[in-house]
Amino acid sequence: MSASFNNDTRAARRHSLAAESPTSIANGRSSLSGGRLTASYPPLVSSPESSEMGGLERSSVGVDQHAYAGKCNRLMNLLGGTSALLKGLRENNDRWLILYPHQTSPKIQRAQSFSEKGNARYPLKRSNSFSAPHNGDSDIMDEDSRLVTSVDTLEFHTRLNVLKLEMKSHDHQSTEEIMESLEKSSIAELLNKRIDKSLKHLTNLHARIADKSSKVLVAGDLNAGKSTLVNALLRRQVLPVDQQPCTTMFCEVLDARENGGVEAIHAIKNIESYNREDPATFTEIQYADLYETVSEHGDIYKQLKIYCRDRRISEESLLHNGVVDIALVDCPGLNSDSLKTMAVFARQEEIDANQFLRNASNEKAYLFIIVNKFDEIKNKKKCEKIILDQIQQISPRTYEHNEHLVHFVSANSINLDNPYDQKIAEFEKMEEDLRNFVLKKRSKSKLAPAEHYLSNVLADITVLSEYNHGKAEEEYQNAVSEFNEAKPLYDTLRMKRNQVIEEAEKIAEDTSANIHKYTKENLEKAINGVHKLPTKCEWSSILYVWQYVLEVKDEALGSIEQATRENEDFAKNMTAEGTEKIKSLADANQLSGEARQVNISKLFGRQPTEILIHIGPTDLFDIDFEFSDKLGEKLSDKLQMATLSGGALVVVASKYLGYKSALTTLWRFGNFVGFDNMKRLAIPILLLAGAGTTYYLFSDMQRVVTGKVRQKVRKHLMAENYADEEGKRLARYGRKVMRKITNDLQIRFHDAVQEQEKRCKRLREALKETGEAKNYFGDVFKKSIEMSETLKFLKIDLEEREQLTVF
Ligand SMILES: Nc1nc2c(ncn2[C@@H]2O[C@H](COP(=O)(O)OP(=O)(O)OP(=O)(O)O)[C@@H](O)[C@H]2O)c(=O)[nH]1
Repeated sequence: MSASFNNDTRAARRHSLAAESPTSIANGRSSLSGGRLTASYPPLVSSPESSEMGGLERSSVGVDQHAYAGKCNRLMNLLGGTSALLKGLRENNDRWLILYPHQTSPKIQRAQSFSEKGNARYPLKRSNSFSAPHNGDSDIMDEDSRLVTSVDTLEFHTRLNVLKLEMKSHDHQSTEEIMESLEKSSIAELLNKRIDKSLKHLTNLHARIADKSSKVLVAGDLNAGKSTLVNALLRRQVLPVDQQPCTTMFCEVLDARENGGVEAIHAIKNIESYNREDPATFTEIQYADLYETVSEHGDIYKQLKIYCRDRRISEESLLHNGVVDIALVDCPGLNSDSLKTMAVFARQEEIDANQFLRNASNEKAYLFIIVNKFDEIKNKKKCEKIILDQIQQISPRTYEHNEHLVHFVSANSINLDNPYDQKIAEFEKMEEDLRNFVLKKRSKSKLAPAEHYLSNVLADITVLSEYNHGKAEEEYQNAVSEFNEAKPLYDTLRMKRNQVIEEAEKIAEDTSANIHKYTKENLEKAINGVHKLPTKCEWSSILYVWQYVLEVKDEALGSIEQATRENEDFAKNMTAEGTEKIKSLADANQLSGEARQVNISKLFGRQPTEILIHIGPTDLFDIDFEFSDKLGEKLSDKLQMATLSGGALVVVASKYLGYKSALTTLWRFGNFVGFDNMKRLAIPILLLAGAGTTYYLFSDMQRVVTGKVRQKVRKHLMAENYADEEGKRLARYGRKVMRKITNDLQIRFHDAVQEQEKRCKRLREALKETGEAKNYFGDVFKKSIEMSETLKFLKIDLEEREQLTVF
C-alpha cells in the first residue's frame, strides 16, 4: 500500500503523523511541496503468517533472488520426498501395521514369538517364497549404529510432534492408557489418518511455495503519483495518470500469462465470483475506455484486472520474473471521500497516509515506503531527515532498515517509451529492494512455515522408523533364532520319520513273532503233555463210560485251554511291552501330542478257536479207518453203549490177538456167516463179549479209555495244527495292536513334520517380512535423517546469507 504525505493535509493529520516536528512538515511545504511518501505493503489479503515479520530485525530484506528460487526448489523437493516417505509409511502401515510407540512401560516388550500364530506383529500373508535364513546376528550387527535395538518407548513417544496421537476420553484416561486398550489395527488406522492429514498439509505447503504470485498494494494519498509509480515499475503506460484525482477503484496489474498470455482488462463487479474464463463474471474494457472506467465507474465496478506484458526481461520484470511474480494493485487515494475499502480503511471514511501508516505499523513491523515526486524537493537532505524522523515515530523497525525500506524517487522520471533508455539508480535500487522485500516476506510467510513443518514431520518419521526398525530387528532376530531351532528339528523329523516307523514295525514284527513262537511251543507242550496228565475223572461203571469219555475229553481240553490262557496273557504282556517300546519312540523324537490309548484286552477279547472233537466208540478202539467209519455209520448213539460192551470182547481178544485184528475178524466173520447166522451165533458171542467186558471193566478199561480219549484229543489238535494256529492268532492280535500304535506314531510323525514344515514356512516368511521391514525402516530412517540434514543446511544457508546481509 502506499500512503502519501501532503504538506497541505489537515492540521490534525499533521499532528498525528509527526508529533515531534509538526512544523517541519508544515513548514516544509515549500521544500516538500509535491513530496510524496508511498508505502508498499504486501499482500492484499494478509495470510496468518503474513504478520510474522519478527525475524526481519535480525535479517536482511536483501535476499538473493536465485538463492530464494533455489531454496524454493529444494524445499519443494523435500516436501515431495517427505510426502513419498509418508505415503510409503501409509502403504506399509496397511501391510505390516507400523508400531506406534505408546506403551507406558519404559522398555519395549520383547517381540512375541512367531510360533504364536496370530500374535506375530507382521501378519504372514504375502509371500510364499523362500528367503534363506540369516545365520545369527551377522548382518544385524552391521546395521547403522544409530539404529537401536532396545528402545525406550516412552522416550520415542514424547519425541513425536505432528504424528503424535492425542486422545481424549471422558473418564480422564491418558492418551497412553487409551492406546493400551486399543487394538494395534485401530492405532494403525489412527496413524493413517494422521499421515493423511499431514500429506494434505504437505501438499498445501508445496502448492503455496509453487505459487510464485504475490501482490503489492500501492496505497497513498490522492494524486500522490501511485499510478505513475505503477507505470514506472512496469516501464509501460498502463494506468491512466491525471493531475486530478482519478483512481476510483482497485486496479490490479498482473502478467498476461495469468490470462493465457492475452492482454485484456476485466472490470469486475463481484470479486468472489470472478473467473477469467467466464465472461459472465466480468466486463471486458477496451484500453481506450480505461481512463473513463477508472475515473468514473468506481460505483459500478469494484476492481479492474489488467493483464499486461512486462516489456522487460525476466530478471528485471516484476510481473513475471519466475521467482516471484508480483501483481501491482493501484489503490484509490487514501483521502478520497468516496472510498470504503479494506478493514483498515473502514474505521474512518477519510484516512491519510499518516494514519494509514500508523494503522499498518500496528500490524506490520516492516513497511516498504516510497516517497515520490522527490524531484520537486529542493532541500532533499532536510526533507529526507524530516520524513525519516516521522517514520521513526511510526515504524521504528522500518526506520532501522530505512536504507532498504524507505526510498525517495521520482516516478515520472522513468522513460516509459523505452524501458532500457534511462537508468535511474535510486529507482532501480528501490525496485531491487522491493523485490527482495517481497521475497523476504514470502520466505517468512511461505518457506518458514514449510521448513518448520517439514522439520517436525521428518523428525517424526525418524522417530517412527527408528522405533519400528528396532522392533523389526528384534523380531527378525527372534525369527532367526526360532528358525535355527525349527529347521534342524524339521530336518531331523523328516529324516527320522521312516527310520522310526521301520523300527516300530520291526518291534511289532519281532514281538508278534515271539508271541507266535512262544505260544505255539507252549501249546505244543500242552498238547503233547495231555496223555501224561494225572486224571481227576472218576470211573464209576461201564454204564457211565460215555460220560467218563466226555469228562476225560474236557479234562484234556481244559489243560489245553489253560495253556491257551497262559498264551493269551503272554501275548498281551508282550504286546503291551511292544506297544510301550513303540510309544517310547515318539517320546525319543519329541513328538507332540498324546499317544493313542489302546485296549489290549479288548483287542484280544475274541475266544480262542473252539475245539470241536467228536469222539465216537471207534475212537476207543484202534481199528482201521475204513472199518471205523463204516461202524460209525451203522451204529446209532443209543447203541454206542451196547457196542462198547461188545467191544469188551475185542479187548479180551486183543489181549492175545491184538484187538484190531480181533474186531476185524469178528466183523468179517459176521459178514461171512450172514446176519441170520449171526443171530444164531449171538448168544455165544454175547457170552464171550460179556466175559470180555467183565474183564475189561475190572482190569484195564479206564486206562484204555483215558488213553484213547487223550490220544484222540491230541491227534485232533495235531491234525488241526492247533498250536500253530493259536500262535498265529495271538501273534496276529498282537501285531494288530502294535500296528495301531505304529500307525498312530506315523500320524504323529506326519503331523509333527507338517507342523514343523508349516512353522518353517511361517518363519521363512517372517524372516522375509521382518527382513524387508528392517531394511525398509532402516532406509526410511536414513532418508529422513538425510532430509533433515538437508533441511537444516537450508536453514543455515539462509541464516548465513542473512548474517552477511544484515543491516
Ligand atoms: N513532478 C512529479 N510529478 C509526478 C510524479 N509522479 C506523478 N506526478 C504527477 O502527479 C500527478 C498525479 O499522478 P497520478 O499518478 O495520477 O497520481 P495518483 O496517486 O495515481 O492519483 P489518484 O489515483 O487519483 O489518487 C500527475 O500529474 C503526475 O504527472 C513525480 O515523480 N514528479
